[in-house]
Amino acid sequence: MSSRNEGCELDLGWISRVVVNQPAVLRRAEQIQSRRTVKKDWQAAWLLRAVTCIDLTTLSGDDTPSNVHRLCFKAKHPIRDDLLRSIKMDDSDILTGAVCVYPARVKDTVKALKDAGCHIPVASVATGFPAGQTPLKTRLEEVRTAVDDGASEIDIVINRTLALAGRWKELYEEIRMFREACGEAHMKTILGTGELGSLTNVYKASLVAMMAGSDFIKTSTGKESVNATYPVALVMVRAIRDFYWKTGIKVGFKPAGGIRSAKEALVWLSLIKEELGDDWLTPHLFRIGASTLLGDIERQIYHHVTGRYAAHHDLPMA
Ligand SMILES: O=C[C@H](O)COP(=O)(O)O
Repeated sequence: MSSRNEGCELDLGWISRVVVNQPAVLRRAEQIQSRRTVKKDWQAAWLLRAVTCIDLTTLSGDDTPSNVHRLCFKAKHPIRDDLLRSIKMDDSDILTGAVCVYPARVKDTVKALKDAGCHIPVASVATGFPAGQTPLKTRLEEVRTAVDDGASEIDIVINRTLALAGRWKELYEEIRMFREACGEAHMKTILGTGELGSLTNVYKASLVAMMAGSDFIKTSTGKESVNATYPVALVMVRAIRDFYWKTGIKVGFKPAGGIRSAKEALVWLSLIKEELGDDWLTPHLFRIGASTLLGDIERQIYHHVTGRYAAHHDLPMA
């Protein structure tokens, strides 16, 4: 991860001046999706880059130590060794960006990765994920517990009630408290954009989260009915760009929720490249939160290497 965002004073004047040109954002989102994608070796290289940016996630009620263990194995071996050998990438130490779990599974995840001799960061969701509707004291305690248990990245979720009511100062103060509770752990702030009502609110919430010291801003929990969309992403990455121009601080971006195909991963990478530039195309500043995307990427790499699509038994861990 890049150096921490210490945050800055809340600038309510900047927030009140925000206006988003929705038709222009929708047009640009359409254009990005309809681009011809990269092909052949370039595609394989981009897909491997996408793998290194995945926060490999399990956030289910039936998560157990054994499925977390399996996920950690996959994070350490995201693509079959022989496939990597075929494209001469077996020495490249391809790992996922992080493993992301509920707070109750952090200890299992830390242990599984440690036993595997692997330094992939453990990310924990917190603050009453996904709704963020538990008392502030409980939400803060949850952050501290996840950090004590070994999480080095905390995905906090904002209080949408404050954002919808335009109570930006209270939102800023809450996020600052979460930032403090994170200690040395990096903080990703989930906006729950599908529940923010407008693109203008998405931009404003992005600014507040960055001013309050978020190291990343993240679109969604994956549990809202609308999760990571390209128009929302454009608004968020432009807020990141404007914040960087004004403060010199680079904040990362994490789309999450419903990103399942290798093709979508390529669109996300090109959106970042075009809007923020190559500096952001690393796991330090870009992550994709996804539970099933890796399987499709591995299938595409298999197809690239062998010329045919994999049967289920070819990639049983996908
Ligand atoms: O933060 C990550 C998301 O919860 C993953 O969502 P997904 O299961 O739709 O990939």
